[in-house]
Amino acid sequence: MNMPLNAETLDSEPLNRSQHRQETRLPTALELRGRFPVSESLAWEIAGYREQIRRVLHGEDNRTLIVIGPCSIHDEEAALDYGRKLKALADEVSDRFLIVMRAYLEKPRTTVGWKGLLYDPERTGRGDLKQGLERSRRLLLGLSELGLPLATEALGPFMMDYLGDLVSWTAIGARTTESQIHREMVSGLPMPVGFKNGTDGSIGVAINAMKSGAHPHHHMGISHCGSPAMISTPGNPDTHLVLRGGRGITNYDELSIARAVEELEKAGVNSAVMVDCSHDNARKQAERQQEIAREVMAQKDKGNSHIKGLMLESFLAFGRQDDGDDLIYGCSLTDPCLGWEQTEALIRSL
Ligand SMILES: O=C[C@H](O)[C@H](O)COP(=O)(O)O
Ligand SMILES: C=C(OP(=O)(O)O)C(=O)O
Repeated sequence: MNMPLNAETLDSEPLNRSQHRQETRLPTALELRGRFPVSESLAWEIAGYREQIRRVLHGEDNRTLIVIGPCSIHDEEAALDYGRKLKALADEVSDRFLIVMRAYLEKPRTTVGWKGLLYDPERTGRGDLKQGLERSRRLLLGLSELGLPLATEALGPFMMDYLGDLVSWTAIGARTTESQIHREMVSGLPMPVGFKNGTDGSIGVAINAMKSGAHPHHHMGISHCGSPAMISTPGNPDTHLVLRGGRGITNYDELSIARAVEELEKAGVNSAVMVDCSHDNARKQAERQQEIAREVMAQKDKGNSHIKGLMLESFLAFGRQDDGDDLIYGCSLTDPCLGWEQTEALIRSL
């Protein structure tokens, strides 16, 4: 017999859960941008980087776009050190490569784990978005002032309102490419966006994402002043596919790229392809990125004009480490990265 539902018999656990939810006020996007403003000259520089990336993706500039840098940033000093080295290298090879630094502040997790500087800058597990937003914006400004175009993954649907003016290329990760919320966000972003293939290796979700991202949308959001708002977006024509492998299957070989291009063309979307040399393509073995990058560049040199870019995970020190008291300077806390010497040698060899 069913029990009657009343105050005595009703499970109070869900009610307690909602009572335990806490809300902490954060600055609005306008307030944060006002505290850490972009100068007019920097804004023009960033507009110029976005245009250069667009030109590469649309085949008007033959250089190869390389999105490279740490898997995640946990230490601003190490990120700036890395940025200075990358800037010097980028200038040296700028006739062949358009180098954009990965400045990843939000990490999507398969289950749970540290979610990045923006969410938990002190890595206590308690989170501090106020400090995370401030430190993230200050860092992006510092890196931009080095003269580097920046890339990030847009994960939280409102984060780009706070940081997007400093970003020249954005990724939608494998775990969120299928999300309507992210596709709506892309539709209003002012920079080129790469959609990763799904974690299972499927390309169809990224193609659907490109179609949706190119479309105008109306969606729920927060105005720059912090009020709930209906956001209307025009559609983003500058999206492309990023091949990152999936579930133990790689997709950077000639046949996989040819199949991907065929599907892109059949769907009538941009056939530009970037290969992520890390993640499932490298089976999380950082050193494998070197042979993958060489192999993909060889395909490009042989005439595959759809290959427009590479993504590489690289930091000052090779590999990765677990968080703790005795951290190695410039070594990733998330996925393993190439070290600086390997990175420099690799880019020169390409
Ligand atoms: O790029 C980083 C990771 O691959 C991604 O954030 C997932 O990490 P996880 O599987 O360790 O949670
Ligand atoms: C999380 C990342 O990639 P993916 O979405 O391909 O796993 C990343 O590039 O840091």
